[in-house]
Amino acid sequence: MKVLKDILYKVSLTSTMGDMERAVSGIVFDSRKVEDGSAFVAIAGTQVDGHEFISTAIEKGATTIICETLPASLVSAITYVQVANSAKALGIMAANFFDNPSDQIKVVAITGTNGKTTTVTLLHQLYVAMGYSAGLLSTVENKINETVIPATHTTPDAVSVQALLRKMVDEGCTHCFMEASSHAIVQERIAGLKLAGAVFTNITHDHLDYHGTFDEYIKAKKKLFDELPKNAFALINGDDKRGLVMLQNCKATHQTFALKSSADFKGKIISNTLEGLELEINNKLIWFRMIGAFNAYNLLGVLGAAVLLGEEEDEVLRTLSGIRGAKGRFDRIAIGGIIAIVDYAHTPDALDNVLKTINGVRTGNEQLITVVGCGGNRDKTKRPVMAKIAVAESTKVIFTSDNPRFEDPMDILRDMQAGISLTETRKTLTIEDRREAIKTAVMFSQKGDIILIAGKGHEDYQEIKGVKHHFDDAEVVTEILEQMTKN
Ligand SMILES: CC(=O)N[C@H]1[C@@H](OP(=O)(O)OP(=O)(O)OC[C@H]2O[C@@H](n3ccc(=O)[nH]c3=O)[C@H](O)[C@@H]2O)O[C@H](CO)[C@@H](O)[C@@H]1O[C@H](C)C(=O)N[C@@H](C)C(=O)N[C@H](CCC(=O)O)C(=O)O
Ligand SMILES: Nc1ncnc2c1ncn2[C@@H]1O[C@H](COP(=O)(O)OP(=O)(O)OP(=O)(O)O)[C@@H](O)[C@H]1O
Ligand SMILES: N[C@H](CCC[C@H](N)C(=O)O)C(=O)O
Ligand SMILES: [Mg+2]
Repeated sequence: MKVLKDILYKVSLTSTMGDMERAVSGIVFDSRKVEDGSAFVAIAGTQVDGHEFISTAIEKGATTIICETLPASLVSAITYVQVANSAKALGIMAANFFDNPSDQIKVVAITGTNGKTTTVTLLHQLYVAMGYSAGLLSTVENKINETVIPATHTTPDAVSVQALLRKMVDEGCTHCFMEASSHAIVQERIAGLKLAGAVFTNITHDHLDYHGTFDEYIKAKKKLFDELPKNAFALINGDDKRGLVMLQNCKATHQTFALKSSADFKGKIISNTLEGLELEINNKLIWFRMIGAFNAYNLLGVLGAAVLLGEEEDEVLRTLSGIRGAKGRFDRIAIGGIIAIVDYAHTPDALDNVLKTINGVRTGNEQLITVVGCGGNRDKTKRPVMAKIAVAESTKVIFTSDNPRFEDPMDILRDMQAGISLTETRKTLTIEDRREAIKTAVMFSQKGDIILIAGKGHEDYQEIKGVKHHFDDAEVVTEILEQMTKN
């Protein structure tokens, strides 16, 4: 068991009271998970303030309390540690508790509005294919080599991040590729982590409900780069005008990738079809199985990260050429001459990119029918924008439900409809039931047509009022296409 004062190494302390040599059985930030001998870290959250649960935590067996504000009455047998920032303290404590695994494994964090899962998944697949033992922390799944550990968040909480890294090190992993969501950066879920490098993919409209303004959202991403150590690399998308902002106060080695501007890792799209991408990189022509111009950026980010980690460019390109990427990202299902594409586009930029990619490869008068919704209890301002993009780029659009969470799906759909004009509504239908919406899209389509089902990608559930009901876009559209094209 670890001793409290060792776990607090490098935590900035305001005051302490009680036994600092106390053994700690575990670090817990949720009073409901406290066990005998736990150190309970009280964090002010978005819903409640963890400080309100200090007495409950003590009743459940916590012997150490880490907090920003000391409770009015103190229990004599308990050790109290006052800190300026308990979320940050949690990260550093978790790292110490698990013996600082990031000192023993090269961790690369990817941030950006879109492309994080794609980039980390490609990196993980690349490293495993090149013979390394590697870990992955992503929206879709966490992995230690090929063993899957289900993911609940894009970036796990601070204790889980360190516990997972410990497991990776113990199982011999030399590298870990992880997503750093803006929520996680602000909430200090990655405090205490030593990074070998960080990658910035892009920044566009999302999560304004949480960050308040676009500036605050940019600052959240920038914090990752501000805190990088000197010996790490900072690799940014040079074509994104916020890329250079990320590097403003960054001590790490600055590196760029780009398609349009000059860059350390520069690529050029030679061909872009529904079969894949051909890119020119350093006078070499390479074919990739990834679809869409936006994936050229993801591939360049992957190449850059791997080279900066010490890999040989030619081997990286050769291996990357055969790799498929993450589930639910431009998944193509062709049955009976109809092509369905399941994609996780849930932001305006992602939807625009995916639709433009499809339109770029349409050859004749085939229809493009889009089925799309927006998530509940998330950024409301992206709803009308996504609706407008869908209508502008498709022959027909069916608005439907995504994960309504605790909102009324019809309210979300009304927010979407507000984004389109009366004449544009002629191109649209609103069908709340997602299965019915997909079925209707299939009924409308003829041989050669393309159906885009956007927003949920790999998700195999629909979250309604706190309950996750099984729902898998790819499964549903396959079943309906098979049924309909049989008749
Ligand atoms: C809005 C948000 O990010 N919330 C995250 C946050 O919770 P919170 O601040 O709301 O916590 P809270 O409920 O107010 O509670 C405050 C504190 O009191 C504690 N508590 C609470 C109740 C109790 O009885 N006892 C107790 O001790 C809680 O454990 C917590 O420490 O911290 C929790 C622990 O790390 C996260 O699980 C939780 O994620 C929620 C479930 C969530 O939906 N988050 C999404 C928005 C998210 O994080 N998404 C990003 C990806 C976004 C993207 O890029 O697309 C992700 O990384 O997954
Ligand atoms: N580099 C990119 N630029 C713009 N759009 C992209 C890019 N890469 C992927 N996309 C689009 O965004 C969607 C989400 O991609 P991905 O899952 O890789 O992003 P993410 O950043 O992990 O998202 P999340 O924040 O939800 O975890 C994809 O399904 C695709 O439509
Ligand atoms: N990581 C994103 C995922 C959104 C996926 C979409 N299907 C939705 O439910 O809004 C979020 O939590 O905002
Ligand atoms: Mg992701």
